[in-house]
Amino acid sequence: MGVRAAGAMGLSPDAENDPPQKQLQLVVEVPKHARPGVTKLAVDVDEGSELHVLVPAEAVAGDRLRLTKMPDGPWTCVVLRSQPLYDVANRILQSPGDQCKLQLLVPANVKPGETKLQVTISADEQVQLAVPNYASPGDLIELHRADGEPWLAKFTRDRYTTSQDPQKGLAVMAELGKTSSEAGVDADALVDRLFTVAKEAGCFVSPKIKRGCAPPLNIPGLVAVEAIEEGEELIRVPSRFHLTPPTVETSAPALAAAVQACSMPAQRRGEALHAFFLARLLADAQERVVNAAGRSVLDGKWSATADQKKVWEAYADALLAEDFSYHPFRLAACKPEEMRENLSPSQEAEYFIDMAADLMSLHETMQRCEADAYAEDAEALPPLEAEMFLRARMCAQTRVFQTCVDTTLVPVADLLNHSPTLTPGVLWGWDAEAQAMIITAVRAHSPGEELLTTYGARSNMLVYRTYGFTLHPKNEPSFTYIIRPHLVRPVLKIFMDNEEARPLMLLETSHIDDSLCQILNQVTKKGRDATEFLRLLCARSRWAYDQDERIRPCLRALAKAREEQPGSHDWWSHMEEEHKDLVNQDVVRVIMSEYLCLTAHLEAVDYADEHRADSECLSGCQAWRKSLAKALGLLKTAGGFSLSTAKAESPK
Ligand SMILES: C[S@@+](CC[C@H](N)C(=O)[O-])C[C@H]1O[C@@H](n2cnc3c(N)ncnc32)[C@H](O)[C@@H]1O
Repeated sequence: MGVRAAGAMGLSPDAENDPPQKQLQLVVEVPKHARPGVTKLAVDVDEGSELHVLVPAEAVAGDRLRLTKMPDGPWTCVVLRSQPLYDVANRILQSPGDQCKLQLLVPANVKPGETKLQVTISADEQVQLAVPNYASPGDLIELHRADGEPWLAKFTRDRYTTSQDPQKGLAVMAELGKTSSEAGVDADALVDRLFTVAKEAGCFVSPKIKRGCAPPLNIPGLVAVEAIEEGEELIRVPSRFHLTPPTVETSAPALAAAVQACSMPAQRRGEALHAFFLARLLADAQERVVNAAGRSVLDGKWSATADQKKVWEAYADALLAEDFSYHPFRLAACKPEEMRENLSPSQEAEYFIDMAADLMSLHETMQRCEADAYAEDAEALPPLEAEMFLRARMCAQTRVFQTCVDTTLVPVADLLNHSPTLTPGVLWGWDAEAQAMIITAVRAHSPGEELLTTYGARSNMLVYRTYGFTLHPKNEPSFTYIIRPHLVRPVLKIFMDNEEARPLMLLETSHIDDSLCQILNQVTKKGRDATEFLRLLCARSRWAYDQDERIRPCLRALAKAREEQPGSHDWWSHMEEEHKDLVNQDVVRVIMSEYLCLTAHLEAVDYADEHRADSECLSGCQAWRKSLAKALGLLKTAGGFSLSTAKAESPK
């Protein structure tokens, strides 16, 4: 079907001035919806006569076609480009043995609907391709030709499907904490009791602290009730009261043996055993606190010293109050679609939904392990509700420390909140000699002030994943993005072998993660350009964010901040008045953390290629950028790098 383009057509100045008998020349613009290689334009060339011009395959909307006719000669057509050609000669993968099939990727910096690619097939053959407006960076392009025919291009949009929602988890997750809240459990009183019991058992809890809320967080934590001096010890909890996978093994050896025999990765076994142990303590706590029943698993199938039993039980009682209503695992399980919509274009919702489903299946596995462990016992334990297991696992996720054991729950010490400014007033430390966890004030505190510690310098994306809160973006120490292989499938297909295992790649602006180091080395070993690979991964991943309506105000604000100061990422104070609320939303902070991580990586590869000055890159991650540039340089010159060889020299 032809498109009448008379409105866009005109006689060129040359044509107007030339004598009519000589050369006839017209210039016509390729209309917006024309399909290059398919659409025919009907062009009025003279009164009543029409020329039908096939829009050349290499043209794109906005290009102009110069149509020329010499007297007695045919019409010829030349494409006048509105965008320069983008040479993609070095990105071709020729299918072995097939001279008529080529594969390449839409490059990182193209403008779909505008950019044209020039593909060098051989020394004397080049093909030009227009990037259609539905394409995105990293899409696969297949070039194909039959004998003697011109090359045909196919742009493939890679689609993926999301995983099944955890239907079984929904109701249980929604019920978390319901029984204890309906029973009016008084969390403050239970924490006071935990302090008393812990002190009687040999822990130290300073009389200058109590559970309470204070600005700016205004959520339950630990506050000073009297003036505290710098250097004062506030809490000391000996390791015998810590709940770790090894303490659980000692306390519940039959269960630990059953878990050991179960086909689970080693890391998961410890995690599952730990959560199941706490879950049983929580189930007993619920009976005690809500139903005033005296049941205790520690008096029956499991064992503990009298002091341990008192502390662990008081600890479980105090943990009953939390309902995790804020936590993304629970939000994802209860309303997966809403979670997806809220977090889009981030893929984090899929992670949370998977985690919720995973918790449900881990609970089933653990039930089977427990049945195996105590199959010979005459007195069976009542089945452990999924609710208790989920609560226990989430307590572990949000409260564990790393002492000499990775996953350590420390009663009392885990009541400290994370400093929203990353300037802790108290710090915890593992005293290996005393085998105790010690919390000390690192500055003086006035009465009423909250004692805040640090959970580590992590990006909003990672803090949200683990704890379910975010920091104000001005206090975010670094940015994170996780590349999911299914979203960058064509890039992996071109740069790596198909059969290869496809791990997740963690991008971090505080350091180069081992997952990225490994994959960049693999790509280089295959003789491919690791810098271009990383550029394509990031451009493809960032594409969806650039197209997203909801975060557009944040991206506008970011652009404004960078106009004023190229290294700035201060999007939060450049927001238009009507969109200011976006800055306070956890999900927006997570999305922006990912966006900035991808931007920092795209800038770092340009910096490595000397296409961008350091002063034009995001500031605040300069040392990492230098390391990454060094790593990419080593891949080119030495064929590989390790995390230690990539360390940038510190500035003199
Ligand atoms: C180890 S607990 C801290 C004590 C807890 N607030 C309580 O009442 O028992 C960790 C949880 O506290 C909350 N939290 C800690 N620091 C926070 C912060 N800076 N902003 C918001 N929530 C925070 C989060 O819900 C997190 O999952």
